[in-house]
Amino acid sequence: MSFTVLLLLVTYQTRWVYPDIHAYFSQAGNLTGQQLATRSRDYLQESLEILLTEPLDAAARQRAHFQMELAYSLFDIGLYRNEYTCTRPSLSELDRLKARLQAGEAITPADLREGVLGPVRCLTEIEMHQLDRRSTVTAAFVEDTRRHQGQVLIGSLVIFILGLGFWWMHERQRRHAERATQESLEWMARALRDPLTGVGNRSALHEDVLACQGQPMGLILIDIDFFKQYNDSLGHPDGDWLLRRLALLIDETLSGQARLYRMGGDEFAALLDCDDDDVLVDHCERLVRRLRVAGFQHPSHPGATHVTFSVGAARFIADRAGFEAGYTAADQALYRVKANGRDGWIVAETKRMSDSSELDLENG
Ligand SMILES: Nc1nc2c(ncn2[C@@H]2O[C@H](COP(=O)(O)OP(=O)(O)OP(=O)(O)O)[C@@H](O)[C@H]2O)c(=O)[nH]1
Repeated sequence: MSFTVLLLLVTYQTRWVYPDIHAYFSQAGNLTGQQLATRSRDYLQESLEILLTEPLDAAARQRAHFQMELAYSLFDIGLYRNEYTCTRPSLSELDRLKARLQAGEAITPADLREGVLGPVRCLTEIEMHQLDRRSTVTAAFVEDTRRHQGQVLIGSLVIFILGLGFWWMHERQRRHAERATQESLEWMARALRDPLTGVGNRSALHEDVLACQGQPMGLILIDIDFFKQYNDSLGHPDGDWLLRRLALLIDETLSGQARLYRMGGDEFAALLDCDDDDVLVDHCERLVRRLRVAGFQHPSHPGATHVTFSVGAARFIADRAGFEAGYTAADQALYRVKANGRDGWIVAETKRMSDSSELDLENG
């Protein structure tokens, strides 16, 4: 839009202003203005000087006649004849005086008055009028130029304001879009987080698995034992606190090698790149042991004084079917740990397992 206005302004300037400038300068440099009259008058004055100051011999007559011829030829133009009524009689007077000079007749003061001063007066009138006309053209030109300058200034101002307006609208739009993008990103991030513990939720787990398409992965499911009893004896706020502490403990134990999710209730899941069962075994073992070392008190645990985990794990290939199979295998492993008395782990594929009694023994 700004460019269109600018283009119109330039077109206006070249189409309408340029001819004005052209007209002015062509008028100023026009020989048919006042300049021919001035020169003609000069020649007439020179001839008058010859006639008045020199003895009027044949040579002086000849020179005076020559000056008059020159004056005549510059005086005798259409513009002067058509526009100034004094031109034709003056030319006739000049003609008459030239003839008398050529014929060698005596030149009287009356002849000079009629034949030279009359035309000089006429030429002066023409000069004055032409100069006036030139002043008028100049004044009009100056006025036009001032008007055009004003228009250009206003046009530039309009373009500037329009540009400013467009920039402001564009900036507002950009900020709006940026804010909307930011909000939707935040919303998406929130939709993938568990608000209580801050770790990912079940949807995040699904997304992360699909993002690793075709890779060998490991899934560890971790379920708190007798959490209902924990809540019942200490209250839900303490239960929430325990969930947050356990999320931290699991994360620290896996030391950045796995991503952690809360599947809901008291169950967590850890996802890691893994093509070796031994890695899973190592992680499961460390999780159960670390929780024992932490020794969170569980006043209503039927088999221990502290909080315990049941852990099931399996390896799978990261695609939709592979994940379903891996999840089912890990869940079944977890169920078996529960059935075996809890506080232990099983890695599904290898069927390796540590039952609670063995771990208890290891811990003394
Ligand atoms: N404090 C708290 N409790 C929760 C939350 N979500 C689920 N629970 C409780 O977790 C408990 C899970 O109970 P169960 O599924 O029976 O599991 P459990 O008591 O650990 O029993 P086992 O898994 O068989 O050892 C229920 O009492 C739920 O109310 C939560 O966000 N905060």
